[in-house]
Amino acid sequence: MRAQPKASHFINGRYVEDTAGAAIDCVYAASGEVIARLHEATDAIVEEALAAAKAAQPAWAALSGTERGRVLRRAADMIRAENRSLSELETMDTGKPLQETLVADATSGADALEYFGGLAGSLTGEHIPLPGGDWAYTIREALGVCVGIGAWNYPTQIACWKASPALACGNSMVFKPSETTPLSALRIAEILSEAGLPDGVFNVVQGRGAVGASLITDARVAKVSLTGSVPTGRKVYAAAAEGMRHVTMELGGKSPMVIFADADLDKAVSGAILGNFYSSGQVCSNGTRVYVERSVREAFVARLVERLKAGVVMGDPLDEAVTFGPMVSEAQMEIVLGYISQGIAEGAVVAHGGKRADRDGFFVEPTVFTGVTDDMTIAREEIFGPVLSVLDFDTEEEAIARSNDTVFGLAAGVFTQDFARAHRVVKAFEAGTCYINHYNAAPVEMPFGGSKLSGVGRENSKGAIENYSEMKAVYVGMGDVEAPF
Ligand SMILES: NC(=O)c1ccc[n+]([C@@H]2O[C@H](COP(=O)([O-])OP(=O)(O)OC[C@H]3O[C@@H](n4cnc5c(N)ncnc54)[C@H](O)[C@@H]3O)[C@@H](O)[C@H]2O)c1
Ligand SMILES: CCCCC=O
Repeated sequence: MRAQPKASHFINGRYVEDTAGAAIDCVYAASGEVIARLHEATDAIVEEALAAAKAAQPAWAALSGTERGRVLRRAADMIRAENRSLSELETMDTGKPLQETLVADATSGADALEYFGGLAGSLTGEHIPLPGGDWAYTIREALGVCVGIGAWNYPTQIACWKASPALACGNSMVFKPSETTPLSALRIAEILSEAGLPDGVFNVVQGRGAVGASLITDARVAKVSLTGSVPTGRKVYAAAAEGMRHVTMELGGKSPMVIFADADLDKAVSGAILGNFYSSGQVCSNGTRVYVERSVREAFVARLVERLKAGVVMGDPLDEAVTFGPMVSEAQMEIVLGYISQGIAEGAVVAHGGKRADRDGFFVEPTVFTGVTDDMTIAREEIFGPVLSVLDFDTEEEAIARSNDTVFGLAAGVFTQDFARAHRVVKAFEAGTCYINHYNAAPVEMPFGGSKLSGVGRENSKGAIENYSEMKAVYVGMGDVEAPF
């Protein structure tokens, strides 16, 4: 199987190569086979990308929002028309089942381009009347050159969630995908170009952390948007602060899901499956600490295990019948297996799964732990794999306090048929993205992002516009200028 792109980078409307950069091998996670070899950006490539983005931005910002939006919406249509081949590429890049990528990756990217393309024409400032006939107005302005840095779990979606609001506001972007999944952002850049995006407005460079770091501190860069882990977020935020750059930080989590005894148990089990085993558990907002009211805990676990036994089909993720794929890489598989061993060593009980699957590729069985306590490592640290921990609780107050007892604050969910309780509980959650009787839906119309260590700023929704533009305020004096002397 080969998925070799035309070249490693896409700059100024064309593919660019520099084989002097260290090699990046792209591995098909279901087999371990190398399917493409790319090269890290050298200093010359980074310079070319930043120079292109800087040169292209003023003319792009000078177009009307409607003109910019038209390009984004055209790209959205092209992505939808090409959904199958983009989904296959995403599956090869990440190992996620085609059954998932067909509905959750390129389509989510297209939604973002369509949504922000639609908003672009309505981005305006405001008129502010003031005493004595004076007035003020505001002008919404682009920030300039934005840097986007992506994680490996949703490479197409992340590229589009960052590019769409940035470009709608008149910024340009240099995007660095994760070195683990370098392929799909290149095709997104190519599609944007074919849709009429001026050369240099969206550029893709490959590389590991050092390439990302070299982009952030360049004087031409006005904003950095990272999707990644908390440790990386700390470094990127600190580096951006040195130049007082704007940031969006979409980071990790250890989110709670609270299931009350009055919940529709089948819905709650579905929520727990979506929030733990979709994308083989490699989703930032996963609700991996599942607090179940003691009286329904056994019934919940029994139904969950039954559904896993009946529904998990492991195999080649390019086969549409497969529902559960491998970890993205051997390294991620080892991290997840390490956490499973630690859970067992600390006294948690494996109710399902608990080991590497007996097949080629980086597959870990979907794993359910019971007997988990809040102090165990598997209940405190982000695992980023298919490992669900069941914890008991007795009262609403206790469930809320234990849910919030974490440094993270990305997401949280509650399952109950008592809506007064549902709204009370989500109000008390210390998390940026909350769910009632659902989990992990991320429609573009809704803000997405985290509190506490899980992030800064929000992606998607009208709110993202605030994160990719700034207001210039203009005071207009209409009368005399009174001065003290
Ligand atoms: N909140 C969200 O929306 C969201 C979405 C997806 C993933 N994530 C998080 O991402 C993590 C998994 O992804 P990952 O393993 O790719 O994360 P990571 O932090 O290892 O890497 C993220 C990106 O940062 C780059 N990077 C690393 N060091 C850097 C540095 N010093 N300067 C600049 N860039 C640097 C990497 O090359 C990569 O492109 C998880 O913690 C997950 O929760 C968050
Ligand atoms: C539910 C959308 C998830 C994106 C982060 O991993």
